[in-house]
Amino acid sequence: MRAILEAARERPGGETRVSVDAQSFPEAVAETEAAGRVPVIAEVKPTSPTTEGVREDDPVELAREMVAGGATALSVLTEPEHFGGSAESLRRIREAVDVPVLRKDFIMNEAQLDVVESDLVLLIARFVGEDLSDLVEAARDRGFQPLVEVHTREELTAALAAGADIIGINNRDLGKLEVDLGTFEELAPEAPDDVLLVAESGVKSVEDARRMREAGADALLVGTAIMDGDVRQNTETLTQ
Ligand SMILES: O=P(O)(O)OC[C@@H](O)[C@@H](O)c1c[nH]c2ccccc12
Repeated sequence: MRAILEAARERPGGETRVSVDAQSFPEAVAETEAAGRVPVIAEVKPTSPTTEGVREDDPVELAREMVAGGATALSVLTEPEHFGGSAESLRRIREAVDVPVLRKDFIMNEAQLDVVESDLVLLIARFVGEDLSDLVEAARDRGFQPLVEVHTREELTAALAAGADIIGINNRDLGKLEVDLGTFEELAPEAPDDVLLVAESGVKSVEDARRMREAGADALLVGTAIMDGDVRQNTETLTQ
């Protein structure tokens, strides 16, 4: 994790400030609910420190399959060194699909928001620390919908204090990389009802999805279980 953060701190930002016309994620979630399906953010993750191998398929093709399988939104890793991502694949994917797209990266400063346009942008409470409020505001000023990721009660409190209204509770401890679905179950009741809650990481089966929904997840963020095998079929199974 230290290597990932060191690389993230060094990565340059954009030269000019972006201004995005974002597609509403809360509306997309409401539409999926109205259709009687489970809102899933499917993640295009060519590789990660906890996965074996790299998927070499065209990321745009994978993204299209996820949308065809019923994904409400997509998450696209743009971290190049450890997750095989790029700003360019996000740009191409966002052009090719009509669902909201989340930029998944380790953003540490305001200029890094200006690298590429997306509908949602991930801000990880653990890593941005005291800058969280400023980054939430800087993201909104550019038109992004910030998704603030938390893993502990303290981080959840900080996210709420920063005015976050879309909060992802990560079941994976980014320090130890261990996954425990109990994390979402423990923290979800602490969030007010008007916050849109996303259960992140470790959802592998329909049972896991049900468990997270019962605990109050408005949406699920799923990477590995979708990327492993037939992407469209996997998305269909988890969104049913
Ligand atoms: O592959 P999984 O267990 O379904 O997890 C997806 C997503 O939650 C995970 O990739 C993730 C959550 N937070 C992150 C922060 C950075 C990189 C990756 C992540």
